[in-house]
Amino acid sequence: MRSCWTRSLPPDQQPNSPEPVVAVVVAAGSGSRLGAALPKALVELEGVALIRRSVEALREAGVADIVVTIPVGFLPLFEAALQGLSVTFVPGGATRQDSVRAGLAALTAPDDAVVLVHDAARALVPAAVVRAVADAVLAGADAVIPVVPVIDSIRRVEGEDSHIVDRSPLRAVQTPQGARLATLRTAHDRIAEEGVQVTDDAAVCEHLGMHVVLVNGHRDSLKITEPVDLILASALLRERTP
Ligand SMILES: Nc1ccn([C@@H]2O[C@H](COP(=O)(O)OP(=O)(O)OP(=O)(O)O)[C@@H](O)[C@H]2O)c(=O)n1
Ligand SMILES: C[C@](O)(CO)[C@H](O)COP(=O)(O)O
Repeated sequence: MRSCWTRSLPPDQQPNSPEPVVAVVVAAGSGSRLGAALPKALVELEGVALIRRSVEALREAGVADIVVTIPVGFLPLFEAALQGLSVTFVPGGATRQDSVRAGLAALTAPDDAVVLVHDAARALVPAAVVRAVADAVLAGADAVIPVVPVIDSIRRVEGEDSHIVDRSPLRAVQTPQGARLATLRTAHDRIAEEGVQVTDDAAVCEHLGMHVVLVNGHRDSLKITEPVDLILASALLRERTP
């Protein structure tokens, strides 16, 4: 059974677009690689929790309803971190994929609403990237993801041996990832029934035969994963502040 805690959206936060864009922000991970005392989404970046920065970035881009998946036992801390922002909290699952599915189930938008799935850990996503993903779905794409070129040399390790991989066609995948709500719900339900685990929502859609459309991501939208990422993100934020 899933529990759900809802607060309604105040009039000043209603979307302007006739086509609603809604979102799931997945924030139920522990952040084991970051190694903080709190779940990663509650960790502060320059005094503001990652989850708050992520929700504010989506709001700035015009996203209406937002469901946030959170780890069990941390509701009061998430409520405090998102004070003044209207979101719906739902308990996350054991994996990111499970958390996305729980979040999608809690959305009350129409089937054809554009839905964006965003990692709380990508707290500095520019509003332009969010809008580019939503616009591509509105323009008719089944599934949309933001990507950036791979800049490191890449090697494939095979036993004791390793081989260089041509990086020129490779892209690193970011969030938010977009689709129509009913499409993404169906895709997640199907892949869960089949017991297949993948690492992102594009792969979930692709598993059902959908074409994935790429838009330009942004380096600022790095996934805060290890302690060094917090240092980098702090520096990026200080650059943004006039
Ligand atoms: N069971 C899970 C696992 C992850 N996430 C969310 O999915 C996003 C991407 O996951 P990642 O950055 O890998 O977070 P963690 O799983 O928390 O990190 P780690 O693997 O270091 O524990 C994060 O915003 C995280 O909170 C989630 O909602 N539910
Ligand atoms: C969705 C994602 O952020 C795209 O890069 C990534 O796949 C999440 O993977 P993780 O293993 O949960 O970090």
